Amino acid sequence: MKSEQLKIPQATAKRLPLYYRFIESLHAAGKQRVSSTELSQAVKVDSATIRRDFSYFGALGKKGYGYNVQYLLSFFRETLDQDERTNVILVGVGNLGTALLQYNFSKNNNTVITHAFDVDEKKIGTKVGEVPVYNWDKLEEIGLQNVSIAVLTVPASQAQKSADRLVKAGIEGILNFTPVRLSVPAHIRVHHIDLAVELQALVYFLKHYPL
Ligand SMILES: NC(=O)c1ccc[n+]([C@@H]2O[C@H](COP(=O)([O-])OP(=O)(O)OC[C@H]3O[C@@H](n4cnc5c(N)ncnc54)[C@H](O)[C@@H]3O)[C@@H](O)[C@H]2O)c1
Repeated sequence: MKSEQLKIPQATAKRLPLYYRFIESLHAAGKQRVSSTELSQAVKVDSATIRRDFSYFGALGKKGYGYNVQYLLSFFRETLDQDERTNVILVGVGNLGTALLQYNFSKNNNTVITHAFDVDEKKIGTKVGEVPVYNWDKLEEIGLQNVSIAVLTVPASQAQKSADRLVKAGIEGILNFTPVRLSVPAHIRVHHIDLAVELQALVYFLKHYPL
């Protein structure tokens, strides 16, 4: 994502893929313009936030007209590097890893899982969907050309040492599905997806902030 270069707030950067997905569907449906209210209802972000987010990229919308869908689409595609393919690896082809490999990410964007790794002899050498499973012990031998992101779906007990090895191999970003809070050098970005925490948060919000 080029948002670092644009110096936009991280919260805005995180919403960009959400906007992009919706704008892409509008474009596919032949829609030519969209208002911030329509956008707001679709992506469930209030329209003032949308206008502020968009203002970081310059005046993209016109009062009473809304936003030009084609313009937004090319703008987001470029900002999110959608014209460039991003190669990703996945480590740990168990229940969760298999489900992620079977989900076709590239249908919606240009992110492709090219390699999967595991230690289980029964899985090494097989394919899940289109993705070949390699021997994790051979990571360095196989090498990671043009790969900067890893999805981590190993058991918790293996998480930290797997992350250490990924960092040594040159990975810059880890999408961590394990419950472990990873320690990594400052230049490595970790995004943590903890379903238990998300569920707990939802329970809390339902109780304390009823809609
Ligand atoms: N299954 C879920 O719904 C779920 C949901 C949220 C989070 N998680 C977390 O995701 C992780 C994986 O969960 P799961 O249910 O898929 O587990 P799993 O036991 O089914 O799969 C783990 C896989 O990792 C492999 N593995 C073990 N050590 C490895 C290593 N050092 N290097 C590479 N591969 C290795 C195993 O052979 C296995 O294939 C866990 O940390 C779990 O807490 C799972």
